[in-house]
Amino acid sequence: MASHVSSDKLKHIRNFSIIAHIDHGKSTLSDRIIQLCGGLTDRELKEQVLDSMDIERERGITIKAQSVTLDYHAEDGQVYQLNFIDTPGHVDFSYEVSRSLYACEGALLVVDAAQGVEAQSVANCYTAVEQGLEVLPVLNKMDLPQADPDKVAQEIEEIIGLDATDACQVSAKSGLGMEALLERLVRDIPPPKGDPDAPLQALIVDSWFDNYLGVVSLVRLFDGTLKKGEKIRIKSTGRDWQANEIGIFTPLRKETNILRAGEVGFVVAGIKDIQGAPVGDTITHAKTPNVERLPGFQKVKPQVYAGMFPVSADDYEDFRDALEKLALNDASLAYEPENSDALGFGFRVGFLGTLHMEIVQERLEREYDLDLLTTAPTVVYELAMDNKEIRYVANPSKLPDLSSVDEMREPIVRASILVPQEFVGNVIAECEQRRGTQIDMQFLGSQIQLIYELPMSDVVMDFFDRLKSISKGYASLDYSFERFQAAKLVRLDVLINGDKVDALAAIIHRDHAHGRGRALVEKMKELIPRQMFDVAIQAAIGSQVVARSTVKALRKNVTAKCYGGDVSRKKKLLEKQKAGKKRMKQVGRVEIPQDAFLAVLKVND
Ligand SMILES: Nc1nc2c(ncn2[C@@H]2O[C@H](COP(=O)(O)OP(=O)(O)OP(=O)(O)O)[C@@H](O)[C@H]2O)c(=O)[nH]1
Repeated sequence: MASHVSSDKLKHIRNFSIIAHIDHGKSTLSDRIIQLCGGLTDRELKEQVLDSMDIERERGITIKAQSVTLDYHAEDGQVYQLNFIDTPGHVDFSYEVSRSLYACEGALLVVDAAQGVEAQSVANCYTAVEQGLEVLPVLNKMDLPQADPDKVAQEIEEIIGLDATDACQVSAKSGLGMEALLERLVRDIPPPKGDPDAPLQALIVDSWFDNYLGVVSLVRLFDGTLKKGEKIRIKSTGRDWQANEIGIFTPLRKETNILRAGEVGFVVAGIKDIQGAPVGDTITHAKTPNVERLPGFQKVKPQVYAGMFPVSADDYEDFRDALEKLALNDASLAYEPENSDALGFGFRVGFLGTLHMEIVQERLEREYDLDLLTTAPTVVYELAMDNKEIRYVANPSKLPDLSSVDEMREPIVRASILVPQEFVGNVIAECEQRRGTQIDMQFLGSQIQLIYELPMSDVVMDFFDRLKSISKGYASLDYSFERFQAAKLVRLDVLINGDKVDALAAIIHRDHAHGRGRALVEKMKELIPRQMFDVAIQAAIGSQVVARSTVKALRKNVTAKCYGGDVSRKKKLLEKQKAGKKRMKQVGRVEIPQDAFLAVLKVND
């Protein structure tokens, strides 16, 4: 049995993660490994198991770290316990990667042999190497005719610095090369070290809330042995709990009642709130309170904030309850009440990035049946006040009177972009247009690595989508916060029929204010549906109006222009109108749709 490993069998444990860029085949490869180790029947394999949340499956991205314990019967006749810890692939969730890696001795670097190396995996690979992991390069999708293993192996060597001369060549889809890969894995990834008789020292790799069990924590034991019924202590809170359930994921949850040094598994201890078992924390026994804390993970800070408001004010309470429940499972989600003149009561919610924001909004709407309106996301600005106080503002409408502000500073990121040579001109132009400063440029095989410092506000919004579109999908991006830097920033207000709408305000660079103001009112003119009266849209900086346009009044019958003939078209139009209604908010006399609140994201000057 995988779980009944005695101390001398540490050498038969392999803890590993997979590092891969989105779409390079991590989920397919993990399913294939699970299948080869007998963890799944063919029928179960049809459903990709590791991406367990619906939204993950639909969007085809991995969000929550999960783990699976497998038995591998190797060619040497031995049975190895493979603990595979899944990691998310999107840049918004890179912090989850480092904590998963910390629990492992090795990682497979999966690269699509038809695509080549992408920036995100480079960064994650460096993290793995820094943490002392053995990284095995794996070239996937070898069944594709356009697979070019030699070129990609050379890229891995040049860009990442890993020897890839005899990298495993596999097809996760067809199963080609998979046995050889597993053999390499047990041969090259070292077994964990640890003493099952030493005091318990376990790392919380992940915690999530389960409606029936309460908090479930995924743990990696570095030392000691943990048995069912024992009293455990969470180091950061100093609180003691009884370990009621202990076991592994096969991938299904399976109780084993014991975990030993070197192993990975779960603990349920009646904890009701994920703050009670924070990720990165250390668990020990209540009787050994002096065990040292393992180096924890940084607390993740939200990078972007947006206001979220229920379309119907009656839903406020439900919305608050839903946020509370979501936050139980998502320690990176921060929120506080917000009151907008235009939109009423809602919350200002902090996210890791805009993808995280979309996912949260989607879950709130789908799982909690809420209709929500989201304002344009904004980064956090630092204000040095006249009285030497430092303030942080994540809501344009809360910007204090600028006469009391000594200096406004915006967050700057260091971005690493990998792009094939033919698109490098486009990418440089895009970075320059976004006030980027080039730090470095290097030729690495057939790709070029550009390092830029860029305003975070420009990167978190639509930069990634733009990069993809100007490089035919080839450019890849990784970024991290560098510092706050003084910038000439102003607040751009939007007035609808003369009234300032707080939820539409944005903080932008002064040099861009006029152009962006003009583009914004034009975009909003397209997005605000015609009403029974003229709607004037103005953009202003302070008392100065910088742009204006008007949505002309409408005649009454929206189907009139269908000439009576085409019934299905008429129906469609009415349905569209009905669907559009759902996400509208009455601001004064004017109905403003969700899209118009996000218009500022869609304009460049
Ligand atoms: N031809 C071919 N296609 C593959 C192979 N492995 C994966 N794919 C396909 O590549 C696409 C992406 O694969 P996934 O396994 O979902 O990728 P992923 O890296 O897990 O993506 P995230 O979950 O977003 O991180 C899917 O359409 C797979 O069917 C392979 O070996 N050969």
